[in-house]
Amino acid sequence: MPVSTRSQIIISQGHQNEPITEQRIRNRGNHQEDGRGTTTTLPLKNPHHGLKEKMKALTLLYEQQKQASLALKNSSFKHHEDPRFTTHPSVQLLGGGDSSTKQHKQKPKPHNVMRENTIPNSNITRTFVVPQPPEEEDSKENLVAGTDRIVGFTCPRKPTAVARKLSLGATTAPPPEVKGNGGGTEESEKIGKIENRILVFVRLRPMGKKEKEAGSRCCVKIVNRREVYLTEFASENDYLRLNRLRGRHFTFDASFPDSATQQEVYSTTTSELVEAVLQGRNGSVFCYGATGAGKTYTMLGTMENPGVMVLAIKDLFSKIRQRSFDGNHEVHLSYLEVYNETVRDLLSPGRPLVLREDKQGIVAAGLTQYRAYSTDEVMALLQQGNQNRTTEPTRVNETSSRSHAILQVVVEYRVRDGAMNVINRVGKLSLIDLAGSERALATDQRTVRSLEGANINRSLLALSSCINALVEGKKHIPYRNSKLTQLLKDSLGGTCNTVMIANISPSHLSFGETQNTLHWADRAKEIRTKACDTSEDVMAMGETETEQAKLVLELQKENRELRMQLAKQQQKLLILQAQSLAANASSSPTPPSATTTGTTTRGGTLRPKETNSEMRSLLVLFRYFTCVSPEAIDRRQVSSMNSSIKHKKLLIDLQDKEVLYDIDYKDEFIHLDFQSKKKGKMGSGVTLRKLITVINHREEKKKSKGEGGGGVNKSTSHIDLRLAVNCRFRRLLHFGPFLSSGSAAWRRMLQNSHDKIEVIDYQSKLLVDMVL
Ligand SMILES: Nc1ncnc2c1ncn2[C@@H]1O[C@H](COP(=O)(O)OP(=O)(O)OP(=O)(O)O)[C@@H](O)[C@H]1O
Repeated sequence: MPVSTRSQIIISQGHQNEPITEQRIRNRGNHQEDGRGTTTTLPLKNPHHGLKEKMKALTLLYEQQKQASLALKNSSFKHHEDPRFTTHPSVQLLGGGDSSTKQHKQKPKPHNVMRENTIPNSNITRTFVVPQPPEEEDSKENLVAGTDRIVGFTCPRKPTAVARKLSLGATTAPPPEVKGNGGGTEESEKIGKIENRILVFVRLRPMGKKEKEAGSRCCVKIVNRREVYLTEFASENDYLRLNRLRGRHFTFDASFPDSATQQEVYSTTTSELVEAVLQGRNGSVFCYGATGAGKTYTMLGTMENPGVMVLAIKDLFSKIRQRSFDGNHEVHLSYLEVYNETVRDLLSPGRPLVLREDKQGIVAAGLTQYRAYSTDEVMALLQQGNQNRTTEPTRVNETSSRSHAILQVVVEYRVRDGAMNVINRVGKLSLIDLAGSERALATDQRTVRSLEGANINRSLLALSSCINALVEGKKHIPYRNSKLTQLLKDSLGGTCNTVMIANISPSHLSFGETQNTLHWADRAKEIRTKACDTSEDVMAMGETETEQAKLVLELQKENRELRMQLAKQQQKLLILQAQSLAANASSSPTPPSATTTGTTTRGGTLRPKETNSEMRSLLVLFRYFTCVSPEAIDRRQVSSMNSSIKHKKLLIDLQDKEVLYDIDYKDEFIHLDFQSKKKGKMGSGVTLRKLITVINHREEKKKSKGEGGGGVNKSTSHIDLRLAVNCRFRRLLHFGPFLSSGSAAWRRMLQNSHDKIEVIDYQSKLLVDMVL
């Protein structure tokens, strides 16, 4: 039997532990009585006694040693300087690696230590601490409840882990101070400088409703800010299991109790990565754990309690806003899932994506990269992506994620330094919500769900293999075993600050999964990532290039100023335009047309050529003004533009009609001209006069019919040029070729008709007309 055999070996070989063992045996011998009242050292005298008896002996031993170790705990606190290593008796017993514990080594070993298989000169030494709850509260859990009894054999913490922590030296962040039980206000303290190893955090979720109904008991204790204690439950009668029961201690960078808030988790685990990303470093955060352990809650959260992804994005944008107003930061976003070993774009779902390796690492070819400008925009994209994500209810979790989701945020910062060099920094933050590992029987449905489960487990197994290979320092890391590990290559073994959040359930029904998660999290602590330097490109320039760059900068500055002026001018112009349109609408029913630009004025302020060139230049100026960026056009301008467009359409209609009239008149003119020539009356003047008579006649006819009509005076001397400009009759100017053929009378008529034409007013109307 293991207990007695061990004891015998120790005694017979006279090992250095002999006094302790002897003492323990003596204790047992002295204090244990068999049923017949005789004092006996049971294990020695009767090495082959029954299991039941053995258990009785163990229970008795447990009670005795509990008292002894409590006393030891109280006394040992006085000797330890560093509270980090005094939180659990197992640590004290092991020495914890600090100097104060050396003194303890010289002292007689405490009674509650029992060495197993302690063979002289052997390296294999398993030390068991007699069931000892980590704290007073734990002892409640370890009491008999119903028919179950917890036998919390506690494995000592791995000396390597402690040694590693102590040896991290200058690059190591000082471990957070242990205050109280399970954190609290100090949860938000920063972990300090990011190390070149994966930082591992554990988060315990609250007990679920279903678990409570199923009579679950809590098997996880967050001892302090770093330590987690896992206890196994078993029935008192389950001797075989009892024999192997083990409680375990784990130490992480931080451990969050079920009361930890999302903000606490974010600020402790991820906020520093966001800062690092802005400095051009890569960062990854991934949640690992069994199905229903709280990974998605931690990563995405709910509307009321947003998770790490949401808080990181908010923080990122607020940090960017604080840093620059010049738009030098560019944020690009992509969101993908790995479902049944296929990679899918969650922002624009379509065909599966192919993974390729290039300079930047593994990339999903064809993945949509969205340029994001604000938190709200990212939130909308995230929501859109999550709707596309595969989630299905399973027996364990009603909204179980059936895929691994990776949100990647790339922040690019480009700026010129004092020496005019272009500095380009690129940082990438990957936020990963892994699907949960699950037992084959943990899901309800078989078929599709079980296939999904198998694939999830396969990829998580591949992840474990990679973790193992990385920890063992193997040359070949089997990233290619799954799509997930390919995508996580950077995060695990690349130049990246990586954070792992291991999510665990408190229920003793999920003990196996929790133990598994804690085991892999513990392994992951050992993974060293490559030094993550800032990814910064500095493009230095020669002297001429510098001057050119200076010039470009000056020009850019000037351009900016001009654009500002332009926007102002454009506004003014549009106001003017609207005013003149209104004035035009009230003064004349038909707006002027550009076709009258050839009009000559006598004594006018502007000659035709001057008028034309000025108008052209005004037009050019206007066109220049209208070249402003679309952003600069405000609503008022847009509405003004719309009204202008309407006006323009009306004008076009009008012009169409006028053209038809022109054709009519032209036909008439040719007809009349032809007739007068036939009758021997030569000259266009005669024809024109006749034509005016015809037009007037028609207009009068229209008037009498009630169709309106401008009307033209019979006397050519009364032809009003303004009218000519503003009414259909101005079309007569089209007859220039005919008129030029010698109608002095016509020319005289135009000259005498109206000297004081309002050129300026007309010009502005014309300008508006042209611009529209
Ligand atoms: N810290 C927490 N506080 C409150 N509720 C939590 C917490 N963590 C998880 N939960 C709840 O537990 C349930 C399961 O969590 P969640 O869906 O995040 O698990 P999961 O690990 O993502 O599971 P799966 O791998 O199947 O997707 C959810 O109802 C969630 O709201």
